[in-house]
Amino acid sequence: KGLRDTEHQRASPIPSQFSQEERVTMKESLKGAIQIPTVSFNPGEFNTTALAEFGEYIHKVFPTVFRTSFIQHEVVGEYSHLFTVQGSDPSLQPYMLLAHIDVVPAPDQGWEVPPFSGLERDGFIYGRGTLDNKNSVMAILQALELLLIRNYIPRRTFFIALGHDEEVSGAHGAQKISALLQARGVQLAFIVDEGSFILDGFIPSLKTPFAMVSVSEKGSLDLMLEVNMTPGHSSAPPKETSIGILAAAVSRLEQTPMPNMFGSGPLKMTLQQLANEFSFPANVIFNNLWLFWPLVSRLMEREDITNALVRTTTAVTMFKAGIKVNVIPPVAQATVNFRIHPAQTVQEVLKLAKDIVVDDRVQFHVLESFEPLPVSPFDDQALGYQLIRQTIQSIFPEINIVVPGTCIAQTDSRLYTNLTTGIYRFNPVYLQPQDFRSIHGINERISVQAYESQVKFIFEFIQNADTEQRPVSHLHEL
Ligand SMILES: CC/C=C\C/C=C\C/C=C\C/C=C\C/C=C\C/C=C\CCC(=O)O
Ligand SMILES: N[C@@H](Cc1ccccc1)C(=O)O
Ligand SMILES: [Zn+2]
Ligand SMILES: [Zn+2]
Repeated sequence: KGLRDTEHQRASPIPSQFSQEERVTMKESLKGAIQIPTVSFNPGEFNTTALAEFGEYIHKVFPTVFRTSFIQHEVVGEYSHLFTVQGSDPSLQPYMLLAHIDVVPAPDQGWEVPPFSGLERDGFIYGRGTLDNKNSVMAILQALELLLIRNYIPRRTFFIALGHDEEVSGAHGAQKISALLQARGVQLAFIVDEGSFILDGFIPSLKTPFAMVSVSEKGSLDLMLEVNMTPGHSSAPPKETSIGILAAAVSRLEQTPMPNMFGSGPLKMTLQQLANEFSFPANVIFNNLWLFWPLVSRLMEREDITNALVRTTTAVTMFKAGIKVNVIPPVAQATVNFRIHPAQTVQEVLKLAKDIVVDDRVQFHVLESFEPLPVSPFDDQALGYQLIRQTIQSIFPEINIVVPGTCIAQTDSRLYTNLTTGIYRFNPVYLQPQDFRSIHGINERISVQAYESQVKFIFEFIQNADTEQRPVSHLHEL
């Protein structure tokens, strides 16, 4: 379904036009945010000094947000922030915008500029968090600040939740905010979080960028494998050591991918909605998946990112064993991080893993697990999805295709299923494969222009959420 034949662009009551001075201020504010190293190291291990400083920083750069009478600000779990923007029309169901303040660590090596410098080079702001996810934290508050300065009074109540421990589970931030809102009896029309982008160049035969709004999210299983053996002198070793047994088990897991689930879950929908964007013969192939699915599913497996969309992935991420060169190792441990396809469950993946290892000497310990997320509605009546579509059409008129997708990573939004069934993961930012690799990698950056567009997007989105919603009519193409 293309956008071009749907409703006409509707101008926001307050145009998203910013003065030269405002544009300079907003990019400088983002740079300042990047300079505060709000790193999450491990569960329960954060840079608390930086997190506290970040709280003061947002007060400083968004003064209007904090002094507006109809906005309530609360600190939750010590460092997370919840804003309640009270709308004038209580009959409209509220929604929520999400983002996270914390970032993953960033050692200096490999960066063109230091990761916490926030330096601008050739029109790009560099640094950890410029795409994941201080861009959203700052753009949401910035858009609100600019609306307030223009005396905008929202009709629909909305919440802004800024978690401080997303990168290490969200237990202290998002989870507490979620519980707090539930205790207050809040039910949300929808949530918008990070987790997908305007994708550019991810599918080789597709030249036009398209917006993917993730309507589901993979689950996860952190599995620790352990082998215990009696220690002894290395001069008379047993035939197999704990290390050897564990290494073989881990290798079997790596060599035996989880089943290809192409055809189950939201991916088929994604491809069907994209089909007409391809030229011949790809368009015919994607329009006839019933016939070509074996071909397409094999093609998807070839690249790591598309492979992640068709199956539960298996990543061996930690390995620990051995105590001395001449001691037979008593214990060997490895951790495997599975990212679970939406059409599977934690129990199914655990069973599959055991069936692959088939070695009684290997013990399995489930460290952490989370089921994949249900698919949020994306039909014509789905308010959140349609508002995102509508705002994309206005801010990025060159994008004429918006498709529902699956987020291959995990987001804070997964902790809010108690408040809504409409969870949409979308950042209004162009992303190319090299940018994707910069997330949690090196030289993470955002262009000044892309950041401005993100602010504009939210500035219009808030207003669009306040306008009367007409049902969207579709003229089917071809
Ligand atoms: C043909 C199928 C359609 C599309 C395929 C292409 C690519 C799609 C998949 C993923 C790439 C895009 C975005 C990414 C995922 C994760 C990043 C965002 C948030 C992560 C959460 C975090 O670590 O804080
Ligand atoms: N969002 C991050 C961190 C995370 C991992 C696992 C659970 C929760 C959060 C990821 O998907 O890798
Ligand atoms: Zn991240
Ligand atoms: Zn993130």
